[in-house]
Amino acid sequence: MSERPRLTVLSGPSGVGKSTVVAHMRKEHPDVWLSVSATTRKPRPGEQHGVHYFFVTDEEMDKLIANGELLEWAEFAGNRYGTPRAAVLERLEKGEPVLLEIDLQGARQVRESMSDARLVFLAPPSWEELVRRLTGRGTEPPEVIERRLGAARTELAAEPEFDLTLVNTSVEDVARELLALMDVV
Ligand SMILES: Nc1ncnc2c1ncn2[C@@H]1O[C@H](COP(=O)(O)OP(=O)(O)OP(=O)(O)O)[C@@H](O)[C@H]1O
Ligand SMILES: Nc1nc2c(ncn2[C@@H]2O[C@H](COP(=O)(O)O)[C@@H](O)[C@H]2O)c(=O)[nH]1
Repeated sequence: MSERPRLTVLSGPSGVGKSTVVAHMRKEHPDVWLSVSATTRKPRPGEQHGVHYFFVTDEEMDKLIANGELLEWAEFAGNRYGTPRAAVLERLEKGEPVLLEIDLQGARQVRESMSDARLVFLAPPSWEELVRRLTGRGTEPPEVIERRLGAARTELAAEPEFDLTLVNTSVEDVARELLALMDVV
């Protein structure tokens, strides 16, 4: 059996609760390392550069891509997002588990480049509940919500590509299951 910890990828439609689950995991286990992505999206209220994302300009994102500094990247609902490669590889080299929270396109790229990565799909209890969560979060205007729900239909259809699915009915239950998968508990 390999000594190297596996990379865990958490994916699923916008609004399903990925960030909420990860925040709960890290509250219980602050040692869980989550990659901080680069994005061209503007910060939401309360989001901090270097904590929630590295907020970059289009030109900076072009350079990150051109210089091969991203493990994967994708355009999602009008913005670009990418995983800084060096930090992830450094953690894996040190034998520390790594968690990525990324969209379907990114998960597919990771599958290609890191065959031992474990891909976890976070599913909503129902379509209606997903719409309720995304709308209820109140962070996006209606036209952006529509774009994200359009992407969500594609993402939900891709569920069979993942190694396993967790349904986010209870944040606590999903967080516990992910921690166990990552051998943190
Ligand atoms: N199990 C749950 N039950 C009820 N509400 C939930 C649950 N999980 C998350 N939520 C709520 O759903 C909303 C969306 O959650 P969150 O922002 O974590 O989603 P996300 O998948 O990270 O979205 P995005 O991909 O757009 O970043 C939030 O308001 C959050 O409080
Ligand atoms: N392919 C990637 N997708 C990413 C990355 N970081 C975040 N994301 C995903 O983008 C959407 C939208 O995120 P939001 O913060 O604007 O709501 C969501 O599905 C994230 O998981 C990344 O580095 N690469």
